[in-house]
Amino acid sequence: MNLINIIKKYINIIKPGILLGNLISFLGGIFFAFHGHIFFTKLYLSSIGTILVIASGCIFNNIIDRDIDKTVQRTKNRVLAKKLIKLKYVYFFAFFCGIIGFLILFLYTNFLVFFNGMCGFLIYVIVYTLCMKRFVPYATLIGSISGAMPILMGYCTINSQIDLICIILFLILIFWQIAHFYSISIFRIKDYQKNNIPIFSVIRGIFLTQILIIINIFLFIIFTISLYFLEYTGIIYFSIIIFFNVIWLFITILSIFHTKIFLFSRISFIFSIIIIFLFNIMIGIDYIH
Ligand code: HEM
Ligand SMILES: CC(C)=CCC/C(C)=C/CC/C(C)=C/COP(=O)(O)OP(=O)(O)O
Repeated sequence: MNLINIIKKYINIIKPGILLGNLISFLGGIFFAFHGHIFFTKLYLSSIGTILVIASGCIFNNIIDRDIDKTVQRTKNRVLAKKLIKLKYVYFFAFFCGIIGFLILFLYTNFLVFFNGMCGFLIYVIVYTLCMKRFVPYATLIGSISGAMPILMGYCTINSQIDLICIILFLILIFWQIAHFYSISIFRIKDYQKNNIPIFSVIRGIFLTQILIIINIFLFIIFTISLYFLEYTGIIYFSIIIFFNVIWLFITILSIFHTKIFLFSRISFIFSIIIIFLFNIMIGIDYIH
């Protein structure tokens, strides 16, 4: 029982929801680039390396943010905010995951996968969490660069080159994350206001944030369907993606005219998660080569 509790705490500090989302992006990138054969060991080792590197980034993020986390309603019960594990063990866990993860990527994948992983890690931990999150209103835009790396790591595991598809995938993930986080920033606005965290909705207001979400969903739609028109994906991908995208856009536009702004932004957030999972699954299934 005690051991299970300890394991639960360690799982909690690697941010399992965000880690799973990023892993699915990584796998989407792999299967999208897949040309009919892949060595199982390559798939297995690159996945393990990527999981460890992201887990390490999330643990460092938890360590750095533990002071603000304890003052924010949404995060006040986090393991490190409540000091439920000794910090020296957490540091050890973070360094262990990071060193082993990067070593695996370096030895068993290619330079681009390792390089993208390094960029994702440094941007998330140093640039976003340490230097920007609590001081700069546009920190999310920089944080999004790290969230766009796992799909590129997956793609580059198979195709070790930066090409047009990489740029499209990168932009898709950027637009998605901005819409994803700005929806959260509306229904959690009081939390951010109370803690003086300078995010867009707090500084520029809810209406402008809603407009920005709509613009980003619109750009997300353009770039996701471009994969179909450029003949990288098939009609099943196109039908599913366009169907869910239009609902997502419709709900978000509706939120401008409705009084239940918080409810609508929460629904928009839930949709963002459903859509990114569907997108990553569909590019992995219905690709054309
Ligand atoms: C590809 C990158 C991302 C993925 C895959 C992702 C995925 C997820 C998932 C699955 C959840 C729900 C589970 C959970 O709370 O852990 C979530 C929640 C959340 N995400 Fe993201 N996310 C990404 C990027 C971002 C970015 C860039 C930000 C902000 C800068 C962000 C902020 C949040 C917040 C604050 C929550 C908690 C929402 C709440 O209040 O309940 N995420 N994300
Ligand atoms: C290769 C590599 C390491 C990639 C990083 C992938 C990753 C973890 C992306 C998430 C990006 C992000 C800014 C999330 C918000 O975190 P937050 O810490 O602001 O969320 P919180 O407020 O819930 O703590």
